[in-house]
Amino acid sequence: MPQPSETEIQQIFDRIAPVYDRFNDLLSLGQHRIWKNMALGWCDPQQGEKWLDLCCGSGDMTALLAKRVAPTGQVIGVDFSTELLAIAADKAKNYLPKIQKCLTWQEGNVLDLPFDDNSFDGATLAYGLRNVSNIPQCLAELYRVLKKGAKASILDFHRPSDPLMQAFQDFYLDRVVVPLADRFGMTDEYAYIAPSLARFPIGAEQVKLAKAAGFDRATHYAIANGMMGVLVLQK
Ligand SMILES: C/C(=C\Cc1cc(O)c2ccccc2c1O)CCC[C@H](C)CCC[C@H](C)CCCC(C)C
Ligand SMILES: C[S@@+](CC[C@H](N)C(=O)[O-])C[C@H]1O[C@@H](n2cnc3c(N)ncnc32)[C@H](O)[C@@H]1O
Repeated sequence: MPQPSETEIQQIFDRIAPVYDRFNDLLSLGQHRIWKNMALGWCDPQQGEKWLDLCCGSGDMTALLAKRVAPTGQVIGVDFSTELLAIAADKAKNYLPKIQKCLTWQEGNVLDLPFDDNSFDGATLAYGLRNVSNIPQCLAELYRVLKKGAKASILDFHRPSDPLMQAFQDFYLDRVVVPLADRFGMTDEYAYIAPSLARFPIGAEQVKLAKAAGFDRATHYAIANGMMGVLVLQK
């Protein structure tokens, strides 16, 4: 399956927006929330800081960041899916006022960020790097907008090195995830995950790409028995 265009990616996420959060909770048995908190632990946002959540989608990670930097900090969530951003903004209406006032939602392309150089104390990118059309350009933009010494955590799927776990991941994606999506008319959208994962650089390759983008430090942590991974960067 060829890599989808940016427009096709945008359309995939606009289409799955109504079921996205529920499917993530159901299909990961709620584990994705643990994985997101692990990613945050490695970049350690502090109260009062200004953070960026790239490919924020429905705003899960954005909200976690806001809880860390509140009440004086700021978090900007950027995504080009209008539908997922609308869900993020709607969910935020239920957050505490001190969290809400830290949050800004911005429609945009993470390959061409509307921010000055050296603007942010840190950044997150959860399940987005595998979906952008140009990984080196995404890492270059991330590097550009971070302040010197700033950290970033990039959470995404990962291909396990263990053949048994590979087989389990293939089985789960093909025989659990896609059939459930099929029942909601989202077969193609969820069938996209497996080929996107097959194309995705493994941890060591992600480290090389991050160093090439200019990051001083880059470490990849495999989690969830190698089925997920967190790339931790420092500028
Ligand atoms: C939050 C998660 C995935 C986000 C996500 C990322 C994408 O690139 C997509 C592309 C197209 C459609 C949807 C998504 C998407 O939701 C991770 C959890 C959800 C996963 C779909 C579930 C897969 C989990 C692991 C392969 C196996 C988990 C084993 C289980 C804990 C027993
Ligand atoms: C799987 S979702 C992740 C959402 C959220 N970070 C989370 O953890 O649930 C991937 C997101 O990346 C966004 N995306 C992909 N390429 C993008 C780009 N070039 N610019 C902005 N957003 C992009 C999609 O619109 C989608 O919302």
